[in-house]
Amino acid sequence: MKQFIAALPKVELHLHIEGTLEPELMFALAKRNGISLPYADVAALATAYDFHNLQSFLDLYYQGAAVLQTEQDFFDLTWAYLVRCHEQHVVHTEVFFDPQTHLVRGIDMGTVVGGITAALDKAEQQWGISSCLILCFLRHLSEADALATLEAAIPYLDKIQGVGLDSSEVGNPPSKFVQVFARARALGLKAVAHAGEEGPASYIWEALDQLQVCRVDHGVRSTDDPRLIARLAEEQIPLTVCPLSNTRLKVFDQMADHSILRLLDQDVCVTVNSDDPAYFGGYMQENFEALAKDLKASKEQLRQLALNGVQASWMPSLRKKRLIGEILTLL
Ligand SMILES: Nc1ncnc2[nH]cnc12
Ligand SMILES: [Zn+2]
Repeated sequence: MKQFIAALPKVELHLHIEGTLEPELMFALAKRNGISLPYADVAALATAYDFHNLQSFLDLYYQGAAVLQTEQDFFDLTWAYLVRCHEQHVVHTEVFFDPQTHLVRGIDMGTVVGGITAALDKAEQQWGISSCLILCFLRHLSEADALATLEAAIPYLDKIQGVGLDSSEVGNPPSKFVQVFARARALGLKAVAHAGEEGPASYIWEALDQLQVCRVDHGVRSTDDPRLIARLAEEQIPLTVCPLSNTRLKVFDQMADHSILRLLDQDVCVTVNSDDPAYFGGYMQENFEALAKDLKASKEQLRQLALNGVQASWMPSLRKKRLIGEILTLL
């Protein structure tokens, strides 16, 4: 099964680049930038990765991101992730970044976007890994802050394909960001949003109807609402599901309880993604392997999840068609 998963061409649609910061790189960048971390060493940091919900993770994630200062830091971070993509046969990735985390520390948009996209471009040239970049708004901050962030990104819109919405979900519904998403769409950007990770199914309806997203990130709480499931299936609105993230953040107590295969059975276009792999114990390969091991997913089901990833992506349709053909030959 491991070999079958390794051979599957995989597409990643839900990946926070700041969430790929491995402990070793965090320490190396802290040293390079003269920053002291509140942990003695890599082992001490790793023991702190014991989360009980989304917020307990986010507190550490924002603290870790503070070691990222220069364009070279953003390049090194992104490159390390792309090496993993190459090793795991991830052929296309749509990468989130959280500019507000960096702007507030006095780092400018050009430094962040420049470093990330230099690495994305190099991976495309060197290995043919294609990519998109998605600017996420932090939902615990105001809509005015999100609007200012979008304005700061305007000089870089040739490098950014979409906007997203992340951070602390409960109490920060999609409806809080209607204006900034309307502005982003008017600028020609695609829209996605985290909804129904910890928040209720009603947030998924809001993301669809008020933000007009073309995909929902997580969306696993959709199972609370049969009408919503029917709509997701009918309109083939993709959910970017993150199995290891959901168990690490206690959205599900254990992988055996995860709803991804039930959603697949109901014809929802569910996809597999790693979210914040440095914090949650695995990249794409490990997420697929967890479904095989703990949910007893069959090769046919894993192949369908990989096909859904291609279908749900923003890659050009000719590339989609070729990849779908390639995946269909595997079985
Ligand atoms: N899983 C997640 N949910 C919300 N915001 C995030 N930011 C990084 N990872 C996230
Ligand atoms: Zn996420």
